[in-house]
Amino acid sequence: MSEQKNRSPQDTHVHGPECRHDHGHGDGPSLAAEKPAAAKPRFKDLKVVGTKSAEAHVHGPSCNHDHGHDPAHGDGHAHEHGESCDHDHGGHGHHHAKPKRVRPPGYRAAEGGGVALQLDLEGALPGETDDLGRFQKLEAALEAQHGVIDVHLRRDQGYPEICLHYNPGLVSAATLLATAQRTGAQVAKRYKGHTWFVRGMTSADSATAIEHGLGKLTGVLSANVAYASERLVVEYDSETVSLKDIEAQAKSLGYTLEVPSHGHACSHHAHGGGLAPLLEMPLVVAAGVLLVAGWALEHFVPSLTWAPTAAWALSIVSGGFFAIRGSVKSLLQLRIDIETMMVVAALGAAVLGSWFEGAFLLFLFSAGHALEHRAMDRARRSIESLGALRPEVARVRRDGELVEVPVAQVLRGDRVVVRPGDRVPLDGIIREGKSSLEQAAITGESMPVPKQPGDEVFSGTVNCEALLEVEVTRLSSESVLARVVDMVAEAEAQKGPNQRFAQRLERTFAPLVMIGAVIFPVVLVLLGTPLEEAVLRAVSLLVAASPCALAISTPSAVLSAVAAAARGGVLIKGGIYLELLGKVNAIAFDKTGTLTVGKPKLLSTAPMDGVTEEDLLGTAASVEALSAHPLAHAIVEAAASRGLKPAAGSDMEAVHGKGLRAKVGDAVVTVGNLALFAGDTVPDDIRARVDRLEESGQTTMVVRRADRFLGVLGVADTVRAGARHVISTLKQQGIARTVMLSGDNSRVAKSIAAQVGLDEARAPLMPADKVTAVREMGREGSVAMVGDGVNDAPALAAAAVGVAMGGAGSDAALETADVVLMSDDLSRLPFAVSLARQATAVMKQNLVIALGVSGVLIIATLLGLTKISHAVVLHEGSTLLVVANGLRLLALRPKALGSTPLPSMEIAPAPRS
Ligand SMILES: Nc1ncnc2c1ncn2[C@@H]1O[C@H](COP(=O)(O)OP(=O)(O)OP(=O)(O)O)[C@@H](O)[C@H]1O
Ligand SMILES: [Zn+2]
Repeated sequence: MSEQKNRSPQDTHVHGPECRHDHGHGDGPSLAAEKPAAAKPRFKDLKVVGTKSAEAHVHGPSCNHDHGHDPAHGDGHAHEHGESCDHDHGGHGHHHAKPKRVRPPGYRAAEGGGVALQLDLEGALPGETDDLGRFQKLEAALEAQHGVIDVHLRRDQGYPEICLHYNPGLVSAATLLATAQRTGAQVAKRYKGHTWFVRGMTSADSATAIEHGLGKLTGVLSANVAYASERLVVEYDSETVSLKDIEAQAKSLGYTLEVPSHGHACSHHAHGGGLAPLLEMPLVVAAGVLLVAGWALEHFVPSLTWAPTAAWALSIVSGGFFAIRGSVKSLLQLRIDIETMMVVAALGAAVLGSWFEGAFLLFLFSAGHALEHRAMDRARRSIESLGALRPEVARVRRDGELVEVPVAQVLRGDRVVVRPGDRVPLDGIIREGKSSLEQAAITGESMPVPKQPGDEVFSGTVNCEALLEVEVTRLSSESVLARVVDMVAEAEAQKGPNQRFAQRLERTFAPLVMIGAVIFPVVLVLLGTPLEEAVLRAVSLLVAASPCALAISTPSAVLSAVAAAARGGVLIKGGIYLELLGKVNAIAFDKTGTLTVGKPKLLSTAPMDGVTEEDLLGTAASVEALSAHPLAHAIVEAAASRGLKPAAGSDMEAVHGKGLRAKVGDAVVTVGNLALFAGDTVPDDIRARVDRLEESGQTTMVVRRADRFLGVLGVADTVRAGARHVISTLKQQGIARTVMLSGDNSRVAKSIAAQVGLDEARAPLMPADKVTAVREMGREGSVAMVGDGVNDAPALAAAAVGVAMGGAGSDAALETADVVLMSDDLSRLPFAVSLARQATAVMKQNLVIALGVSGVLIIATLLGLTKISHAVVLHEGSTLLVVANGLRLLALRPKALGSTPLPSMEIAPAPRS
């Protein structure tokens, strides 16, 4: 957090370590909110998470921790290593994917004996744990160490660990630790990420060209282009290559890289940069007019034999202007792309005297492209329009006066005044005034939300009623909206299997087609076809096989889907998550704050004989005041509302999933569930009270001061309005399995599960058990885990797709999840699922259309059944069809929007069994 705060407004570095929050990571599944400082292990306390000797098989029990894993799990571990490859659809090893989805390339089954040592990845490699390139460097350094047998990543604890298998006879743990520390520090400083805008991309295969061209640069670990939103995300070794080098390399490829300003990322522009967008359409029109003119001259003024040819030649120049320019550029780099093919085809036709065909080809090609660009611009603008909702200036109170200041110059702590009707310029907290705010820009909901002093407001939302004075808490570049716009724009760069498939095909396609176009006419001529016809058919083959439609098939779908989702209040952080979410058939839910409102209230106090209610509640409140757990809130609030003034506690120690301990005066007070007192003798009176409260559906907390049990407190939460409806909708959508994972007692969990209509409730689970449960479910299908991103970050990470709710109000949710429901509204989940499914379906349809049309055309051309003009029409037609099909997704809206919320249900007693 502190790193985040220190960022200057000019700092546009997007993927560096400073962009990470420290929520939810840390030395084990932790209640991050309770220990913000300890959550991110600093380098010096790099800690050994576990060491065990492993005799027979290194991947057997050696890798198990003592968290109650099944001992008969020997091959289970090997399976887990394998399991992590389930999501690896090849090819994205280097590409900014999370290690959890990728089998580390360095992984190999170690043979023979050895000892396994586990290091917390966050500790060993501070910064981005998601970045496989950095891990590989560390891995290489560790593997080079004498005595090391194997190094790999493990995630079965819910947080990444480096698992080091070594021969203790050859190297000591201390040496390994030292090596890990040294290299980790180097790697952390050296390997960085950066995002640019790319100018000058003319067609979707430019993306492939850039990725390829930059990938060749030494020191570049990965380069990913989001074609549709024109972003380039590069991971690089800062000691080998500089940002300038990368920019220069891109320049030599013919593209300009610009540093995006946060959130204003998509300042308006169009493809090609400069004049291109303005000239594109007029040139197409001119080419068309000249084409017709040539035809008219040929028919009506046959005496002027040179005139039609001249008109068509001009048409070629005009229609092919950008294509010729582009292909010269790529030929200079010895690269062949679609434009090159088209230009070669057209010129080939012309040289052979078929001027009309040549002109017609380039006219159709350029018309198709111009339309495609327009369509993609529309999708792009829908992302821009998100960012455009942020005002440019803020009215800031300075020295008692109101001055208008550009938002980029407003600092944290400044007071800004927001008039009714204005959009909020920066994120902050209301200090004065009460109003309602329409937050559609962030959450997609159009109903205004009432807010009062102390509440958070977001840049881009509209103040509906009264004057507000807001204390700025985030710089303009860090606002929720700015980050969302950035994440949406970069989503396409995190490519899913369909995207990768299209790209790989395209990359192999183009050269093959060129080779075919050379061999094919030669064969034809040898078989006795006249040269001219042979060349024309070769040209037709070029057209038929050039992968235009393939190149645009997935970007159009991903961009549209991600933009539509963002407008509906759902942030999808990558094409890969879109595809994974589309495949999900089981969903696990956290309970508190997800299925319930997350604001539990104290219902019962059950003091022991001789203890007053005040003493019981007050003592518990002294301790709970130190905790950020929702249960703690209930206690503290209840104590305050009864006018109690609890003594201050100190030295708090949270026991995850069980409760907490702290000192109050001289005595240690312990508050938590029975599991927390597992080693002690608990009086029967206490057990009876716990039983009674649990039976009535309450969450119980036992309170003990020193050795004396004071009593039991009972708390209950409210089920979310509409949760039941959401679950039944998900079931209608075909989600086969819905499970609740709860840390609460099983009676409460079962009662709530029954009320909302879940298939199963698993409770009580420790945070690590939630991870195990998600993994188990993952073996049977593709699982999404839905939670708040704070307490359940490890479980979110363990699922194929981690979905967090309430992203607008919680940095943890925004940063840790793969998919974020911006509002605190569970009904966005079915929307996200159906959108993801449709997007995946559209991608598949597009691939079929693109490959189908190409395939048919190629065969027809080889058999001599088609003319160039047919080939061009079908080819451009399929390209436009694919784009239009993708853009269809832009129109998708959440269904339940604006419907009246159902009343909340109180939790009913659990059914007795
Ligand atoms: N601050 C606390 N004070 C008292 N008891 C606590 C506290 N934190 C946790 N507990 C006990 O541990 C149990 C599990 O807590 P945990 O945080 O794992 O689950 P939860 O978030 O409350 O519920 P869920 O997992 O269903 O969302 C609680 O039900 C409670 O009994
Ligand atoms: Zn291992």
